[in-house]
Amino acid sequence: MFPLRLLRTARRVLPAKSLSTTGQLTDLTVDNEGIATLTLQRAPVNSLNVELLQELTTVLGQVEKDKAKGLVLTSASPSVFSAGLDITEMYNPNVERLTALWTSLQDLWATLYSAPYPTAVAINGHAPAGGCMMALCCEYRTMVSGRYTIGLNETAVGIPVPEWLIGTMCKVISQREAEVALNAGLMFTVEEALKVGLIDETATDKADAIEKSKKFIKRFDKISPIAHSLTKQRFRSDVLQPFAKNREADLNQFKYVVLQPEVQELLGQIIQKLKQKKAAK
Ligand SMILES: CCCCCCCC/C=C\CC(=O)SCCNC(=O)CCNC(=O)[C@H](O)C(C)(C)COP(=O)(O)OP(=O)(O)OC[C@H]1O[C@@H](n2cnc3c(N)ncnc32)[C@H](O)[C@@H]1OP(=O)(O)O
Repeated sequence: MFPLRLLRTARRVLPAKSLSTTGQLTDLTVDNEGIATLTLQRAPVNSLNVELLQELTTVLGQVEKDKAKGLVLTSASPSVFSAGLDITEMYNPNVERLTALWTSLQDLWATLYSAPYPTAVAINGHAPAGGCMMALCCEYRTMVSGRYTIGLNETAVGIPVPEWLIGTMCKVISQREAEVALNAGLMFTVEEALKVGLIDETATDKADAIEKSKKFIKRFDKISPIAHSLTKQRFRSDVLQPFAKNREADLNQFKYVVLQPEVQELLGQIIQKLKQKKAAK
């Protein structure tokens, strides 16, 4: 059985200041109703390097310890929620750093996916790959309308999608839609994401997305925390349990795949393309 950290007995409503912290790469505030807002702030695109992944997991632990009513995840960037894993961490990597990257991503996924408190995400921009992964971990997703995209495009960057991430996606959209999208690394527009159920609602702007997310969290005001957290655990345990058993194999596969010369070549091309795009702006 996956550890019973989803079991949650009481909510404490703390004054905003008592929980607020600003790390280097994230910002955590708690409003006067006890709802925590965690903002990614690693400019320019919140790409997930080892330090950001670890800071996020630490802050989520703090939110749990301090018994916040729930969590809203968002980003400080005006147009990107998160660009996913930091590609430069995977290109010509130091193997120890690559190991830290993957184990930190595993830790973040497991912590956010099994969070005992209600979770919502205000997606205020692009959310490819690891950005989409964080959104999928939450119980409610709203995305700001605009020319943004969201999806698991891992195959497009040369990396196969792990089973636990396929499982996470299949809990949100149909297996058929997930298979078609993940095999080809397809990204969804905001409208397409709404149509397939990848997001629950659209929002007019970030403030609207945060308001809608908080409204979702407040739905649990009259629900027992134990009833909520145990029911959530039961829905998610078929993805969490095999993951817990296969972490080591998952890490070894990731390292094996990323270190393949053709994957390294593809990652190098993507980095070049991103640089050229920037230069052309
Ligand atoms: C068993 C095997 C297991 C394998 C498991 C895999 C599953 C794991 C889960 C996740 C994997 C990943 O997350 S892979 C990462 C995939 N991410 C992407 O493909 C996104 C690439 N980026 C973009 O498409 C765009 O940047 C954007 C749409 C996110 C934003 O566009 P915008 O125009 O606003 O910004 P720029 O493109 O000009 O970028 C600005 C700046 O940021 C740098 N950048 C962008 N993305 C990344 C990234 N992912 N990592 C590192 N750096 C990134 C870009 O190069 C620019 O840098 P400079 O300012 O220095 O030029």
